[in-house]
Amino acid sequence: MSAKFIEISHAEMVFNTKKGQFHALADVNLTVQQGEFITLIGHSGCGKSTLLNLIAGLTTATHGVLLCNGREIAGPSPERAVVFQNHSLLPWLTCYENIYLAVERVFGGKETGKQMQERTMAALALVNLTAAAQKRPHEISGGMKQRVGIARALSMEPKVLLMDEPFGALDALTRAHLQDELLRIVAATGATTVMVTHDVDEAVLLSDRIVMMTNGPAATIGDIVNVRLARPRDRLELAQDPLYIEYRTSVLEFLYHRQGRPAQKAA
Ligand SMILES: Nc1ncnc2c1ncn2[C@@H]1O[C@H](COP(=O)(O)OP(=O)(O)OP(=O)(O)O)[C@@H](O)[C@H]1O
Repeated sequence: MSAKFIEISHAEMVFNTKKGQFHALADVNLTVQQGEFITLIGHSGCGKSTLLNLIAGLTTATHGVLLCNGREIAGPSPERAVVFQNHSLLPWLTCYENIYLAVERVFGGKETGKQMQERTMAALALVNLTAAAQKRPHEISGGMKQRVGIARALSMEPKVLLMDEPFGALDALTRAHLQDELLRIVAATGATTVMVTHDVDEAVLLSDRIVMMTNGPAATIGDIVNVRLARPRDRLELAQDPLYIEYRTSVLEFLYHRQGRPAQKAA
């Protein structure tokens, strides 16, 4: 974990709305190292998704520069795969076909059909869904759908995995299970990951660094917690670990004392 991989310098985002300009992000500076796991946390509406979308290249910063692997981020790219809270699978395709479509988009013309089939099956195996390959989204649970979404993102061999509250719509047990699975997958693939979350325990469990954002408008990075917990991490052991409790308290202290709760929506 050494090379700078994502470099965000003085990023600013101003939206044009019917009521005039809305200054969502101001002077965001962040460098993410290759293989690092970053979570973005902050109160609802502060600008986490806006920042993630800038890294994804889905929107362009009004000021500042964003680089990935030394090149300016000028639009979406398979090197930066995104997983949203809503799995966004195509309902008429099987799990296998949903992933194959992504594989074909990235590797079509460069690899044989057999190689692409193998990639698709490998991605399904990575999320333990080989048995569900021929099922359609309506035939599987919410957690399984989210795993297919993650498999689809990983199947493109992205350099960066971007996730916007990927487990937000799931029940607590499924969520815990998928967090453990994500820990395993990230360890296996070494993907650089940036994930938006509202969940303090999820942030501490998964992250190398927790990037805590101030409340908007003109939100920016308020502070960063370096999570120096050894990997692999075990949620049950960590629950008793004084360092884990310290990190958790730091994030809660930032969110509820230093930033307070915004009047309308809360994290
Ligand atoms: N396209 C847009 N046009 C105008 N305003 C926008 C647009 N997208 C986001 N905003 C505003 O920018 C601010 C940040 O929104 P964003 O969705 O990034 O917050 P968030 O921290 O991800 O919120 P949540 O945790 O609720 O998902 C909000 O006030 C939102 O209303």
